[in-house]
Amino acid sequence: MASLTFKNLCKTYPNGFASVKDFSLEVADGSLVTLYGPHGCGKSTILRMIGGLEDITSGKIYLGDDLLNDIYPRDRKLAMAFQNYRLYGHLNVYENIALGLRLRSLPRNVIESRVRTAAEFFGITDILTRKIRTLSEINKQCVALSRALVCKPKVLLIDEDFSHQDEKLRERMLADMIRIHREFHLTMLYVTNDYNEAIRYGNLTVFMRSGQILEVRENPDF
Ligand SMILES: Nc1ncnc2c1ncn2[C@@H]1O[C@H](COP(=O)(O)OP(=O)(O)OP(=O)(O)O)[C@@H](O)[C@H]1O
Repeated sequence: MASLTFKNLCKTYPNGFASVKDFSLEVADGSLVTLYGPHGCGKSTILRMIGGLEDITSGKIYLGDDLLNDIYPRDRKLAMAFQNYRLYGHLNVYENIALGLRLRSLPRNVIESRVRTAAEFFGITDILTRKIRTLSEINKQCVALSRALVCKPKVLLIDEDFSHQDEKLRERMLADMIRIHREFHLTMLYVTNDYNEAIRYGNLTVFMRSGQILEVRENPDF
């Protein structure tokens, strides 16, 4: 089960600033949630706490029945697509996509099959031997998404910074996000500052302001 439950989640930084306040939400397995709100309202902080990149000040996050607070970030069965892709320029596309699988010491044939399946899904099979630094931004984005998916996460987190605000990249990323959701039935969270995107792409949209939930809206047409 890849439902997510947030119970009274709070984040206060050492300088006393509270960026997330009493955030409680139920996200059903297989949802595509858009988190919408103005700059600085705490959206990315929530993604970072789910991913374990940020300590939780108080409150709880559950993935299914598992309390994420107690699980080491690497073992949380989720993938993150964040800013700058975090790809390794000196490695080729195949090696970048395979990296997480190699760290888990999976058999070579399993790694090969997963990398090829992901590459086919994103249409990048013909560039598997190319070095990252020679790729277009769209292809880098595809590599980053492939790398996220090959680990078979239960939850995929996407921050809008991922698309670098470039119109074409963003369109491709949004189209891929929908395809991923349809094909793999993952629970997905997408952070955005764009109202139209938020209501168009989520089956659940969470409106935030100043670290708090203003409204949660379901999209029956999704
Ligand atoms: N280490 C920190 N110490 C103090 N405040 C911080 C720290 N990191 C982030 N903040 C503040 O927390 C608030 C929430 O930041 P966050 O990145 O979650 O907002 P956001 O809604 O994702 O904004 P954006 O749309 O600009 O990415 C911001 O006001 C930010 O300045």
